[in-house]
Amino acid sequence: MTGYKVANGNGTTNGTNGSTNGNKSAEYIAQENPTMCSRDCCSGPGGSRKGNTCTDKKGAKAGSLNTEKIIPTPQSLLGNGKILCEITPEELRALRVLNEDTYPYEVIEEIADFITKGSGMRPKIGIICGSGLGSLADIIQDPKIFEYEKIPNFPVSTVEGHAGRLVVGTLEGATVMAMQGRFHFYEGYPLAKCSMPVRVMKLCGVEYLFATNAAGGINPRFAVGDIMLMHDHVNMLGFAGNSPLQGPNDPRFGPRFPALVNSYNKDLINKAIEIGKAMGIESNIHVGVYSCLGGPNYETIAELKALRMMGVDAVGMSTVHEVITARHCDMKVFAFSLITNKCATEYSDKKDEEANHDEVMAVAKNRQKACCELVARLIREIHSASA
Ligand SMILES: O=P(O)(O)O[C@H]1O[C@H](CO)[C@@H](O)[C@H]1O
Ligand code: HPA
Repeated sequence: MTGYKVANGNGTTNGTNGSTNGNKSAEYIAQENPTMCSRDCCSGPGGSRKGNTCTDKKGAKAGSLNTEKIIPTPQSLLGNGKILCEITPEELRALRVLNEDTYPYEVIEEIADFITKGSGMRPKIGIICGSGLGSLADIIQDPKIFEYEKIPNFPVSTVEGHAGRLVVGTLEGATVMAMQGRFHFYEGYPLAKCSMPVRVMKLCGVEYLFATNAAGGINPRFAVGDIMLMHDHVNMLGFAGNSPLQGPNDPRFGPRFPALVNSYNKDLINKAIEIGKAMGIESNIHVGVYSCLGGPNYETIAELKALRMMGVDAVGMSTVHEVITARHCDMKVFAFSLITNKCATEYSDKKDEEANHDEVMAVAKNRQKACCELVARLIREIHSASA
């Protein structure tokens, strides 16, 4: 059988069957066919590789390409069976952006232009809907809806309860844009990609980020259905050396070393507490600390105990990297967790103490009315204060 090399972003892997596929592997090199085109001669992002010239490309185009020697990887195909040396420059650029961990300013700007021109609006408030909280976007009036799939260079939602639409319109008089579906690290997206839409929001004109999530309550005082207003976070992925701001810093977004104390706007937290009182749900509103783990598995008892010892009140798999990105570009942040389950912090055989996504979704559905009212009233206050 013919030998092959599959580039994996960290070097190459030899083999005779299967494929070793890394994040950036859109390239493959036939060892025994020097005329086969590799991506480098087609301006791929993998860096220079010896021996690949455009003569290779001509050879490939001329029909000397031996497709049996190609190991197709998800990245090597564009869904239509094309190989890289046949794709157009536009397709190649889109593919490169999708494979990149970071998005250049110009690409974010293009996405923002697509949304502001397509909607004819410059939103001031951005909302990220948590799991099962997509109804926060359903209350937007005169909505212009952008399916993620149709937004150039945008990732797609893969999680149940995250519809995958960007909704632009008005809410309580304010122009808003809402992500009905967020991106999570466990979906396979790097953190910078998970929070890239926050930068899109910024370039659309957004000044306030409202980030919502479904979370497990670790604080024993929290009940299912309660709302925890986030006043701080513990960035567990950051402890492990991962950040949405990793890589070269573009000062047009913000500084290399942003401070994160006071990330959660105190005025907005206080207003939300007042609104909670006015809604008669003050006993269901708490202020606390959220932590994001990588997921997709829920936590072990030992992990939950450790988080509690660290002062964490609620745990999820999102939001923190969005908040970091928002603060980096100087947005005001308001965030809350809907407590969809109580986390067990003692060992037990009871099955009903295990978290599960169906329960998360069901609780979010039950509490969506209160969450929508809280968000709408807070937006009304922000809007009337700025009018
Ligand atoms: O944080 P959101 O997107 O609300 O979703 C939460 O719910 C899912 C687990 O049930 C995880 O994705 C967790 O992060
Ligand atoms: N842990 C992590 N993420 C979650 C949970 C949980 O208990 N509930 C909802 N999202």
